[in-house]
Amino acid sequence: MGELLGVAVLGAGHMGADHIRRLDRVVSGARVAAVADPDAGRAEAAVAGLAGVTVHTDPEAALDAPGVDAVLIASPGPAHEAALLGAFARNLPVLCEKPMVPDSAGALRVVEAEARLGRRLAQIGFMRRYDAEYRRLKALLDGGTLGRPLLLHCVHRNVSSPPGFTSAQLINSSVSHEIDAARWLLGEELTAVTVRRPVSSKGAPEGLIDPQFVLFETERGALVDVEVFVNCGFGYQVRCEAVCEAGAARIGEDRSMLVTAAASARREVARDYLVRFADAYDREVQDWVDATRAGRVTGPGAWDGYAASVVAEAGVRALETGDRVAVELAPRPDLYASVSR
Ligand SMILES: NC(=O)C1=CN([C@@H]2O[C@H](COP(=O)(O)OP(=O)(O)OC[C@H]3O[C@@H](n4cnc5c(N)ncnc54)[C@H](O)[C@@H]3O)[C@@H](O)[C@H]2O)C=CC1
Ligand SMILES: O=C1[C@@H](O)[C@H](O)[C@@H](O)[C@H](O)[C@H]1O
Repeated sequence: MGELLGVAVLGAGHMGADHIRRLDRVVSGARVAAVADPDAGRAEAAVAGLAGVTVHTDPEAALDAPGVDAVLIASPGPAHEAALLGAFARNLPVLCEKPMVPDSAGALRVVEAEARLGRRLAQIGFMRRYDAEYRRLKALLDGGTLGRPLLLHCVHRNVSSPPGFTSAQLINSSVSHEIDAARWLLGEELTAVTVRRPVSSKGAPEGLIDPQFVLFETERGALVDVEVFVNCGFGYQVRCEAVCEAGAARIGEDRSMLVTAAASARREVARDYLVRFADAYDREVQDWVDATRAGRVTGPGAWDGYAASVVAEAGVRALETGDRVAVELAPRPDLYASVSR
């Protein structure tokens, strides 16, 4: 490794371009060494003005490029398995955007490959663990003053969904964040899932089941409900209320500015995740760079990514069948804690 951690970024779309900007201008200790995107024009545009970056259309070529010490995967979910296995084969530490691998069989292959290496290389991009409000809630719950958590009520609203977004993606892309946040906040696995379909919004694309109401059960018998509504049209809203035996705590409502004018007050609402979670992404990538330079992996890992994929897959089955679907996890390799903290 040179003075700076050289990062290959795979995928130069919304998240990839934002992470390239972050690596270049926000975090310390790293530089973009290579970028890969099958759309060469997009890759070129994302690194315009940056010195010492090689541009590729083949992700494998980016992994082999000069000066690459680590990988940030921001390609679409179905491309993640090949990218993770390619990084493992080269012993490169990775930060991989969620979902780690959308299908659970592929996610398990990643866990098994890392377990064979005998050391953790992958961190998964569940950035809510780095959000200041989520961290305060986690510290409060861990502190125990509110007693045992009984319920989590969650809201996840997007203004609109990207073109081609499917009813399954409401669960395996959007709710994947609540799946990880619930496991992390409660420190236990989710064991079963039921999905109900309210009447779909007229604002949703034809055929998309939006909103959805998802109910998870946990090992210790808590319940986690999630309203997911990805074409709400009015703002990006992520909320979570923990109801415990001796009190309740809610996050997600005080991030915005209150503007008072003309004898009325209005609160501004973020338009998307890049605004709402900007600080969390910054902290996530800085922590990853610092840990990687120190030869460690500290954030959510491959087991967390795998568990989220299994739960999401059960959720998609629950959506399709209307049944309550149990979550079946494979035996956990010794390399991993049950839920990484
Ligand atoms: N943590 C978060 O809050 C968010 C995470 N994401 C995740 O980030 C990833 C990327 O999402 P977006 O940037 O929104 O998608 P996007 O569609 O804007 O960009 C994906 C880019 O990857 C490129 N690509 C396709 N196959 C590739 C391959 N094999 N290797 C390298 N590049 C490839 C595409 O040409 C495109 O430029 C997804 O896993 C998504 O779930 C997305 C939005 C927010
Ligand atoms: O990860 C994300 C997107 O992929 C997903 O589509 C959105 O619903 C989430 O809010 C965002 O954080």
